[in-house]
Amino acid sequence: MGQTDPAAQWELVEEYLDSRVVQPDAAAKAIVASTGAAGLPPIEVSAAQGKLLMLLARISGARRILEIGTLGGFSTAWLARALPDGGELVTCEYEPRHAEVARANLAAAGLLDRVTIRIGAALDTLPDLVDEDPFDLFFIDADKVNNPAYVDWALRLSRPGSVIVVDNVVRGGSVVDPEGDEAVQGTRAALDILGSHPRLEGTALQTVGRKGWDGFALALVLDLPGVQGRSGADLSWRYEL
Ligand SMILES: C[S@@+](CC[C@H](N)C(=O)[O-])C[C@H]1O[C@@H](n2cnc3c(N)ncnc32)[C@H](O)[C@@H]1O
Repeated sequence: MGQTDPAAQWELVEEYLDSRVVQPDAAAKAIVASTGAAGLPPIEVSAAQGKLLMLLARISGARRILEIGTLGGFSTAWLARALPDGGELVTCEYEPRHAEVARANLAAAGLLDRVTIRIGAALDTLPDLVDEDPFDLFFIDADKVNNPAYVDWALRLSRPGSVIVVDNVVRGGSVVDPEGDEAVQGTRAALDILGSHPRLEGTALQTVGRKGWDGFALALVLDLPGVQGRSGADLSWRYEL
């Protein structure tokens, strides 16, 4: 082997796994390339994470997906690919320029027909979704300081059985620092909700790769004892803040 630098080894392993298992196709690679060419920062999920999101959506049978944090639409595309006919994905993005790049990328990938990009601060646009059908899967990957509010919104917009994924929860290990920056504080508060809310069963995993040491959290929305499931327009089971 002769390889001693852990970060270099993580990257080699990511390349190996991509080539053997993940196998991102030309459309996925094109989104990363055009996002970089447009000058957006290279902060999209890895191909392996993107494919994990696609598989989670398929495994859970998601028909409606909500993403917070679009960037150039890389994770959006992985998730949108998992949708069955008639499925929908709503993605929230603050930067109009990012939304424009994502729209072009999704159109080129033939996925724009099932995606709605909502431009603006997510905390301003999420309330517009309360009268829509619940979402089956949530991917939270925007400004980390607002992660606890995004988890709360996911609960409000969910149904029993919905899946919530929160990205970047390890942050190079800084998540253990109680005095960490506002992104760490937001992440810690979100993890506390995932670990303690009576309607959530959660876990969190550390990951390494080309982009270093990070991780993601995953939670399942539970039914509350004594609360009946949804029937027609009755949304009374919905979690209230
Ligand atoms: C890490 S990037 C998203 C990466 C994307 N999920 C992917 O993997 O391809 C975070 C995105 O969230 C957006 N963002 C930041 N603050 C936001 C907010 N308050 N509301 C909505 N989007 C926001 C940023 O502009 C950026 O495009």
